[in-house]
Amino acid sequence: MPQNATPAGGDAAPADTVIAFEGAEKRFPSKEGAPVTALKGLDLSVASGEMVAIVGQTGCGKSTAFNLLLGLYEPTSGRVTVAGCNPYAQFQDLKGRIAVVFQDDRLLPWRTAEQNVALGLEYQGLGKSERLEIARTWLGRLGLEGRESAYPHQLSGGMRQRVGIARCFALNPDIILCDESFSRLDELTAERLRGEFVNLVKDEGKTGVFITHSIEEALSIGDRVVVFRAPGHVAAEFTIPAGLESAELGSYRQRIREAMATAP
Ligand SMILES: Nc1ncnc2c1ncn2[C@@H]1O[C@H](COP(=O)(O)OP(=O)(O)OP(=O)(O)O)[C@@H](O)[C@H]1O
Repeated sequence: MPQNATPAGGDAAPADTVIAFEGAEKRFPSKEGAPVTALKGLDLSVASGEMVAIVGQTGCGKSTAFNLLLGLYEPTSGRVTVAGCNPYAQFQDLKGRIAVVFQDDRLLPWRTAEQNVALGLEYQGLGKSERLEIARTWLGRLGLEGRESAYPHQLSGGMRQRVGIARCFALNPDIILCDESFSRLDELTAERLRGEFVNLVKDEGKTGVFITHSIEEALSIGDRVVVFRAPGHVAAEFTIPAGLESAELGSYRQRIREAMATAP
């Protein structure tokens, strides 16, 4: 168990907590003098198997929170833990346990679809035949059977994002982080892919955090929708029951909109 597995304040987090921000604050130096406060008193925990959508207006701190989870920054104060580890100090311990689906597909153009999916497995030390078999299985699950040998430029944007998702699941991570993953796709493709993605996350028992500007996307993806407001803190949270009628969905939509808009 890593040294920082027990949260600050001495209270043990619930046993199934996978991600925790505890009083997390992040300030950036600025040329103008006063530092920019991107996160202030951020408290948020995500349980194992949960899919949390974080929504908020531009500049409210979503990307900063995301980057803290990826261990790209250290919080200025407070604490961030992922699977019991400090993602900044224990970056190596989390290798292979977190996978990210970015806004752009980030595929290597000189590699075929299956070679792109197999890349992370190569870094994990798997043999060629095993990694290609896993890559083909995941491409098949993402509806890309027959496209294994295609290069990224031969695929549509939706297909490329499917390859990116296959690459993510092929690593068999515990945690999947998504940053505006479907925002560059047309509405219908994005809608279809969102549904498939959520089913995969659930079927595979992963824990997910999905960052988005879109209330609709947050509602269709999250078991829980967390509304951020600047400077980066949780303004409101909504647990979204499955199978809501459209009138009930409309009520959640309105409440989320109000929470995003209200002045701090
Ligand atoms: N590296 C940095 N240096 C200085 N200021 C930063 C840095 N990164 C973020 N900020 C500032 O922190 C605040 C939060 O930014 P952040 O990018 O986290 O918001 P966001 O909610 O992700 O915005 P968007 O939705 O537009 O991507 C903003 O005021 C931003 O200008």
